[in-house]
Amino acid sequence: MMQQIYPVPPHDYMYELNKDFHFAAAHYVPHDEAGPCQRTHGHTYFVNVTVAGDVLDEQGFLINFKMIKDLIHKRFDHRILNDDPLFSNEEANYFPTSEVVARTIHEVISEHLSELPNKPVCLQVFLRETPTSYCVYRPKAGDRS
Ligand SMILES: Nc1nc2c(c(=O)[nH]1)N=C([C@H](O)[C@H](O)COP(=O)(O)OP(=O)(O)OP(=O)(O)O)CN2
Ligand SMILES: [Zn+2]
Repeated sequence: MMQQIYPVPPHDYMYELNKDFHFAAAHYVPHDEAGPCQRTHGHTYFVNVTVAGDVLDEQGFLINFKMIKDLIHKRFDHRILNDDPLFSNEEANYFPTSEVVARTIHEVISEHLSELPNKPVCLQVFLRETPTSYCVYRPKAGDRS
C-alpha cells in the first residue's frame, strides 16, 4: 500500500496532499443476504486521503499530514465499526460497508477542514478493505466543502 500513487480526477488547486495510513477494525454487514459478512470479522483497512487547496497555513502546511491520520485512526482503530454512532445497523446507507466507511471518512475529514481558515478540501478517499476489494469515494464537484 505505502508509496502507491492513486489516480485523482483533474482539479484546479495548486496543492494536493495525499496521506496513506491503515487501521485495524472489525465490522459486520447486518443484512440477511450479506452471507459470511453478517458475522463479525476484521480487516486491516488501508486508506489514502487526498486533500487539496490553494492557501497554506502559518506552518506552511495545507494541513498537517498527521492530523489527517489522527482524525480517523484515533476513532476507528481497534474498534467495532458497527458500535460507532456514525454507522447504523438499521439503515443500509449507514451500514459499515466499504462504500459507507469511505464516505464517512470523507465526512469526518471534511468537517475538520471546514473549520480551518485556509479551507482545504477533501477530494477523494480510497479505502482498501481486503487485498482484492477497495472503494474510492469522491464527492460530486459541487458538494466539495
Ligand atoms: N460492495 C461491497 N461488497 C462487499 C462488501 C462491501 O463493503 N461492499 N463487503 C464484503 C465483506 O465484508 C468482505 O469484507 C469483503 O468481501 P470480499 O471482497 O468478497 O473478500 P474476499 O477476501 O473473500 O475476496 P476474494 O477475492 O474472493 O478472496 C463483501 N462484499
Ligand atoms: Zn468485511
